[in-house]
Amino acid sequence: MVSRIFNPERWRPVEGFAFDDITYHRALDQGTVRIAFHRPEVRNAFRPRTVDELSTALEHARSLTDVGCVLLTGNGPSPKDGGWAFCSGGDQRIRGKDGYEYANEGGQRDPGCLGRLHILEVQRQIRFMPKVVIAVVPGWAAGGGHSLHVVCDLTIASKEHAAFKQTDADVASFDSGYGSALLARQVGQKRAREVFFLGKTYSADEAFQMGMVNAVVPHRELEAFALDWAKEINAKSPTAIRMLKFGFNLPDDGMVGQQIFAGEATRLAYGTEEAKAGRDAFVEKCPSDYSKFPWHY
Ligand SMILES: CC(C)(COP(=O)(O)OP(=O)(O)OC[C@H]1O[C@@H](n2cnc3c(N)ncnc32)[C@H](O)[C@@H]1OP(=O)(O)O)[C@@H](O)C(=O)NCCC(=O)NCCSC(=O)CCC(=O)c1ccccc1C(=O)O
Repeated sequence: MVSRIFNPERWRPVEGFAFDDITYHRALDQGTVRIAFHRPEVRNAFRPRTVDELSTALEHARSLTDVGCVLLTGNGPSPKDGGWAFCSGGDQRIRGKDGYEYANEGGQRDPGCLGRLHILEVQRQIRFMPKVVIAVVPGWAAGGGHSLHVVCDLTIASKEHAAFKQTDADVASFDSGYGSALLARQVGQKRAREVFFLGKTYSADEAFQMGMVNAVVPHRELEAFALDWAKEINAKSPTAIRMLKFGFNLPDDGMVGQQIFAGEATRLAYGTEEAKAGRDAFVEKCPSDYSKFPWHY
């Protein structure tokens, strides 16, 4: 079983991958993929291998030109106690002095190589992905798992089981990047500081009221609802969605945000006659002549 609320009639596995810690599916009727944490017995905590697999699947999804939406979720329930989770962050059992260790995976550790914190690279993959990433939260979003939902474009939460808790300060970790600063953009400075400084648990309804969840849905309908939203998004203009996402990101991403937005603008400009004239003049070794192109206003 993938997950109790996963409908196998709507998905097929994406071929070519042998993942242990995640599952990766493609919807049968639309351009949407589903990537799910698959460690329900530890509330879908991630270890380095989990992050490697997540990163591989996200890169693959990024390069699928007929896919507009990525659903990021957690499989469940736990076979041990029936609990549900989106993700509970880094696996604390294998945290070392300088990051998360590739424990029990064989081989020698390169002494020059630090432990891994590459979930932050995954955050950037989600942030810079030119498509919409939806966090589909069937249970706990805690610690680094909370940060992942924050960095996703949208969050849909199970009414009965979703719970949001930022435990970073309890375990002496701190996401002082997107996990906190972007959260403050979403819910306001005072609420974001409360989330991190007190580490309280918030229900799906409370998270919705705060502005960090877009929709609260009955648990058994969660994935179907997410697919409905994805289908609506997939019917829109891919260019418009891409430019909107990068435009939303821009003010908070500094010069990298500007670079990404401007890069896409450059790509669009390359399609104009004006750009073609400039390129052709160089290739044909003649002076460029832009006289027929207006100074638009
Ligand atoms: C999520 C809980 C609140 C759920 O509580 P509950 O339902 O009562 O379940 P439990 O009985 O506690 O858990 C069941 C079972 O799962 C194990 N488990 C749960 N979470 C983890 C985990 N993170 N690591 C390892 N194991 C976990 C738990 O031990 C139980 O196992 P048994 O063998 O059955 O006893 C609650 O579980 C909880 O609070 N979990 C810990 C949440 C947490 O503190 N996560 C780590 C936060 S720090 C982090 O994620 C750093 C990584 C990171 O992303 C990062 C790195 C660098 C900069 C920034 C960041 C960033 O935060 O983004």
